[in-house]
Amino acid sequence: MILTVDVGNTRIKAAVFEENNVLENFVFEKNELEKKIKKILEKFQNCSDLVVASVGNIEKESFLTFENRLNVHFFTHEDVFPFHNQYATPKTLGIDRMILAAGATLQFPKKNRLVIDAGTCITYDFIDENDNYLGGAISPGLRLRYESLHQFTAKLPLLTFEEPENYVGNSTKQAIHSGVVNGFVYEIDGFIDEYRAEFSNFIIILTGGDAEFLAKRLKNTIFANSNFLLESLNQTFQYKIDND
Ligand SMILES: Nc1ncnc2c1ncn2[C@@H]1O[C@H](COP(=O)(O)OP(=O)(O)OP(=O)(O)O)[C@@H](O)[C@H]1O
Ligand SMILES: CC(C)(CO)[C@@H](O)C(=O)NCCC(=O)O
Ligand SMILES: [K+]
Repeated sequence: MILTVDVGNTRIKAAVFEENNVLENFVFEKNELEKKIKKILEKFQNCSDLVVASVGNIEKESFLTFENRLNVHFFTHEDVFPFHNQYATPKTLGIDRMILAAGATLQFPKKNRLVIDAGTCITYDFIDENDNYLGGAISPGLRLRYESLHQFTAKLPLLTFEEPENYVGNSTKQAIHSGVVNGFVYEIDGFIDEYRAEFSNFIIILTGGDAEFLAKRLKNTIFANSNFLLESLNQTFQYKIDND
């Protein structure tokens, strides 16, 4: 049994795996990390490994307290990954993006693969059919768009997600919802169209906190898998064990 932990920019997500099956999922805040992991390990006493990817400000030291109970693996750029990293600055590539790319490479062999993670940021990661990781894009996520409009202007209120009534927003609120939500959807559909036009033998993986909502709104038909990062952590850890 393996406990996977994804420390994102906003929240922490975790899942317990038995081989390739998820037994249970968890979401919690950063200040609850130690308490929650303790609880999970009490419930799943057969966990042999704790596997972490962190892009947040939580470092390896935060997990060392569990080392007397199980093996702790904190993914870094030094680990073995199943793709050829062609990013011009491989050391600054987010470890979450590396895990997503690894999961896509392992789960969907010999395809052109685009992973879209709609979380705090939207990240796009492209791995070609020869397993070259080429890069992608980073842009603000849905909630970040609402927050930045408020934070960096004098007059715009802080709104939370609401389905826009129309693309022609007829009030301040409707104009913001239209700009944020429609802009978010158009951006992603636009990127997908670009990739589709250039590549055949192509698969798209959509994940992150806003994936389910997006899957319903995109004109491109894509299935969302909110658990893809945690599944990828589990698979990349297996890959590491087999290839170290
Ligand atoms: N309880 C929640 N807290 C924050 N965001 C939420 C919540 N529920 C849904 N969301 C949506 O999820 C998005 C954030 O995604 P996610 O939870 O994957 O981010 P994260 O934990 O910061 O992870 P990452 O940094 O890997 O993107 C926000 O844009 C927001 O619209
Ligand atoms: C883009 C985020 C913030 C998404 O979580 C993360 O992957 C990150 O901090 N990346 C570093 C920059 C890069 O990936 O090139
Ligand atoms: K993200």
